[in-house]
Amino acid sequence: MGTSFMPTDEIVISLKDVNKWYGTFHALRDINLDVRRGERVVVAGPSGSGKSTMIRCVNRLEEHQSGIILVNGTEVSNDVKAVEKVRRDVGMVFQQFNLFPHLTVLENLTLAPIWVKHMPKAEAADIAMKYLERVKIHEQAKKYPGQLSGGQQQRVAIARSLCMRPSIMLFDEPTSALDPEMIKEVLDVMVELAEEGMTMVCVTHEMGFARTVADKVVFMADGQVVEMNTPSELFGNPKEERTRQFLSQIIRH
Ligand SMILES: Nc1ncnc2c1ncn2[C@@H]1O[C@H](COP(=O)(O)OP(=O)(O)OP(=O)(O)O)[C@@H](O)[C@H]1O
Repeated sequence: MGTSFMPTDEIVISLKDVNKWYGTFHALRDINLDVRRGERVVVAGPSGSGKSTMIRCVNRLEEHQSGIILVNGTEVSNDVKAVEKVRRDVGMVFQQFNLFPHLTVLENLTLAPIWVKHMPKAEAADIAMKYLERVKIHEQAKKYPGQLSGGQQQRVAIARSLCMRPSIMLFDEPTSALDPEMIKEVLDVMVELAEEGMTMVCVTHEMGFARTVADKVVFMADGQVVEMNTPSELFGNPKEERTRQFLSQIIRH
């Protein structure tokens, strides 16, 4: 168990027998996964194993072809209203920060609350400043993304997601594009979120983060969930040969 916060029994993300194909390529094979409220899940596995595809299916950035995905009880489907609801509940942070370069940091944060949630400008700015303070970047509010370091930009991207008050956060390799010295500042923000009880699903190669923060590590290979367990069990006592191979490779390098 990672931090002191205990996840509840309520299942907020559920994948049942989920399959996805890119054309004829079978990218996800019968994925089954439940995430409880407050749970911190790390998804690990070799390149091309389907980790990004799986979490992108959760908020319908990718479409699955069979099986069921439920987010806070809403089925992720072609229904536009359902997808809108899921995207309100789920924040996402990407490897590339995807900030708007022509908007200031503050404007990047207030854009969606004003235009999607119809929040008054002043209120959106207040909330934005609160989250910028939380990620320790409030002094940069008037700058443009290009004037910030990668680590700072990623913290802005996290704050931007939080401004929409999501109940679940998905992270897709949030530190992979960062220089080593900036990785910690982003992981620190994620650890704080975890300590506050945010439900999180993180695709990451940061096994130290997985060890200290995750309640559950999901190991994927070839589009399948090979094994899932607590970090201490999965890293210390892997049951599957495929997991052992992967762990020996990442430990060697
Ligand atoms: N849009 C796409 N069209 C066709 N194939 C795709 C597409 N996106 C991903 N794939 C393929 O699906 C497989 C899974 O990709 P995915 O990005 O989910 O893997 P991953 O485990 O996140 O890898 P990485 O750690 O390298 O990011 C890969 O073989 C990839 O080439």
